[in-house]
Amino acid sequence: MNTTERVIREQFPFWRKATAVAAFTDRDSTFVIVGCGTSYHLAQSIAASFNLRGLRAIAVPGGEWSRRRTTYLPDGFKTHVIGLSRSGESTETVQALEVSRTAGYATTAVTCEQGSSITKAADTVIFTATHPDEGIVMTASASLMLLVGLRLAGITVGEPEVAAAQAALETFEALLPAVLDGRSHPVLLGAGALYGIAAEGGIKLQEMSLSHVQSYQPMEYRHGPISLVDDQSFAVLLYSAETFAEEVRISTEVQNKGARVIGLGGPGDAGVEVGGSIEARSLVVLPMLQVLGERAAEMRGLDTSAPRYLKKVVVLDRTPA
Ligand SMILES: O=P(O)(O)OC[C@H]1O[C@](O)(CO)[C@@H](O)[C@@H]1O
Repeated sequence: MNTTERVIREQFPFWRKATAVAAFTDRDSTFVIVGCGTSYHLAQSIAASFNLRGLRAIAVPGGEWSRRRTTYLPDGFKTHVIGLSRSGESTETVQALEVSRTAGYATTAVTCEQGSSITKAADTVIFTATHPDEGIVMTASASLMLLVGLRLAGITVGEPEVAAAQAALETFEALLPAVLDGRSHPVLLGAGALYGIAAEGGIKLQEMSLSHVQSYQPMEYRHGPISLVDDQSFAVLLYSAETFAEEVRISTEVQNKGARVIGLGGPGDAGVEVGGSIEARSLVVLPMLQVLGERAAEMRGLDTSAPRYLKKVVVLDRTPA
């Protein structure tokens, strides 16, 4: 087992120790949640959870908010910007908090690096300790920042969710070889708060296994992207509670076109029961998608501890051109 996989497996004790934060209650503010790459995908899922809990929120990539924020939200609204960054150093996320502060907005940083640049641009810092051996591919830290984000939304995450994630991971791993079976085209489908997680599963597969991946909301997938499905495809369907029956039909539809389906929280060629609360499902399913990246990389003979063209911290040259 390489270090990437070991960190994925050893993340659960860190969940147990994750920072206890009070939920936001300010219903007058618009929360803008920013991040880059993985951290942006977490922001998408967290923003959805905020909205479900009655807190108005949008997710914006750090590079977009820092450069054209009024394209996403006009000036004049009470705004609170939350930056997610494992390293606290991704240039665009740091810039996003800096421009927010200049605009007079409240700023909060969620990070795994104390004293990092993002913390200097934030009024409030939420630090959560991660696995010390985590490498370039972000796994344990992603789960931990998501966990903190769910708590900020007011969602309880505790031992039932830790146990559920561990149990689901075990089942998933046992079922995976038969479904994967040399297939090279991953499709990740998730609705609502699970869309950001489907996108995060997608980026994991890209970084780790250099696969061309499709990540969509299940209904949206039927409007064009489904054209690519064939007998090389495997779809990971993150079932949601409110549109379950529709998603079962989509599962059958892609199976009929040659894909194998792994259903997380519902049926498929392999179905995995997902325990814990419905509101915390985004977190419970995440380790499975991380392990999926590892297995897909193995299938292609790739070493996930040295992913192509990636660095742990992606920074921009900030000297004026
Ligand atoms: O959370 P951070 O430290 O800002 O980093 C985000 C980075 O992590 C990655 O997910 C790499 O693992 C990239 O997508 C992105 O550059």
